[in-house]
Amino acid sequence: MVEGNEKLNNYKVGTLPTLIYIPDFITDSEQSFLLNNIYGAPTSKWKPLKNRRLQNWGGVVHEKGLLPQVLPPWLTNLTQKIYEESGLFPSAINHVLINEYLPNQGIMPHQDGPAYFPVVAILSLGSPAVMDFTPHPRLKLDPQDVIDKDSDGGNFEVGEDKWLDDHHPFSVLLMPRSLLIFKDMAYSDYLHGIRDCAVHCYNGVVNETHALKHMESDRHFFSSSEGAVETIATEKYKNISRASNRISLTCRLVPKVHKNLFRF
Ligand SMILES: O=C(O)CCC(=O)C(=O)O
Ligand SMILES: [Fe+2]
Repeated sequence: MVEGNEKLNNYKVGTLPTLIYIPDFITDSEQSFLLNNIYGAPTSKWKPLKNRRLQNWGGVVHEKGLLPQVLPPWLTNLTQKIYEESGLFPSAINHVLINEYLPNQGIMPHQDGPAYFPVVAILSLGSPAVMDFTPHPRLKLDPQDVIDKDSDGGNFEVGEDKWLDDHHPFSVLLMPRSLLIFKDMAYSDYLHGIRDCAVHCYNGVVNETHALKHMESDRHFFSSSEGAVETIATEKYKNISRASNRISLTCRLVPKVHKNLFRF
C-alpha cells in the first residue's frame, strides 16, 4: 500500500480526492537544464500530432504493458525526485511523455489509459496554462431526470449540465516549474484537458492562492505591457496570456513491463 508523504498534505488543493499542486517544484536552472535536453533531442524524437507535438520516453505503452527503453539520466533525476518526494508510486516511474503546446494549442478532455498506475505527476515548463477537469460523461444526469426530481421545477437551467453525487467541473492553474499530481476520484471520475486558445481565464481555479503566491516573478504572463488600463483589465478578468510555448512532462508508472520482446 502506497501511503504518500505527510508533507504532501500541505499541497492538497480543492475538495476532491486527490489533487496536489506543488509550486516551484524545480528551480529556474533545473527548468533550463530540462528544456535544453528536450530541445537538444533529435528532431526525429518529436511525434507531430494535430494540435501539439510530443516526445515519448521510457518505451512503448501497449494495453498489456510497456515495451521498455531505459530513461536517460537527465529524466531520471526528475522522476526519482518525484518518486521519492511523493511516496505515491509503488515502484520507480518508468514512463515520461513530453508535450509541447504552442500558445493556441491544447489537449482534448481525456482519461489516461488503463496501462498506467492510477497516479499521474505533471511538471509544467514555459508558459502557464489552465487545466480543466470535467466529470466523466457516465456521471452526467439526464436533464429530464433532473427536472422530474426537482419538485419546484425551477432550479435547472437549460443547457446546464448536472452530475451524479456532487461531481462538478473545476480547473487548476499550472504555473511553470510546478508539479501537479492527481489520483483517486480526480483520476478515475474526471476527464482532464486544456483549451486550445491563447488566453486562459484562471478565475476560480482550485489553487488560485497557491499559484499566485508565486506569481511575482511571472508577472509578465498576467499583465500587458501596453499600459495601465489594459493591465487592470487583465487582472480584473484574471486572464493569462500564453505568450510562449508550454512544455509538460507527464510522469507515470506502467506496472507491467515486458522483459522479453518475443514473448509479448
Ligand atoms: O500537458 C499536460 O499538462 C497534460 C498532458 C496529459 O494529460 C497527458 O499526457 O495525458
Ligand atoms: Fe492525460
